[in-house]
Amino acid sequence: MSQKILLNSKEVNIILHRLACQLIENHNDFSNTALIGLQPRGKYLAQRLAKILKDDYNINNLNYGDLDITFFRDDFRRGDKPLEANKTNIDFIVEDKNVVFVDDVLYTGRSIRAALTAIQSFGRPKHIELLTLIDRRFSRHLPIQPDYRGRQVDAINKEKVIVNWKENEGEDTVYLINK
Ligand SMILES: O=P(O)(O)OC[C@H]1O[C@H](OP(=O)(O)OP(=O)(O)O)[C@H](O)[C@@H]1O
Ligand SMILES: O=c1cc[nH]c(=O)[nH]1
Repeated sequence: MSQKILLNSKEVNIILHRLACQLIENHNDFSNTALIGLQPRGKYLAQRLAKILKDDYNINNLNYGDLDITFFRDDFRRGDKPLEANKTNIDFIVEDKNVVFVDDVLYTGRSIRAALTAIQSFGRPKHIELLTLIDRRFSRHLPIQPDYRGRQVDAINKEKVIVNWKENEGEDTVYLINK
């Protein structure tokens, strides 16, 4: 297996601040916005963005949630081993909110398709956007594109993008590995 670094921690930090600013441009004071991290890996990115918005831009009243999509996946019954679900934590009204889904990698788009179904249990958002740190180009199975992207990456099918976060893996780094 070979691996190469696509983004180091300094580059991740710059991108996170840029994404936070792009969110502010479109969502102003976030009063009618909800930032929703997709479990499990999108949560780290969403929490980091929420922290930047709070600490650097005084956005204190952000509606923040985590959404688990396990039971809404189209491959839910296909795997050999049982899937492990994570927690959904949405303690605000989603009805009529401007929702921003946050995930670390966008590849086929199937996770986001599942998230679009999962969120319906919480109401009818006014509008849903997608923010992703890594957008793997030319690999979509569905007509789903990000509204905010950190970095676009070209990778072939046998390669995988791995996003590590300092809260979980000790450092912010994005790798491309050749399986
Ligand atoms: O666009 P897609 O093809 O759906 O791929 C994107 C998803 O892939 C990764 O999760 P993965 O399914 O590898 O597993 P994990 O969520 O358990 O980390 C990543 O965190 C995204 O959620
Ligand atoms: O490269 C990829 C593809 C899907 N999910 C990931 O986390 N990385």
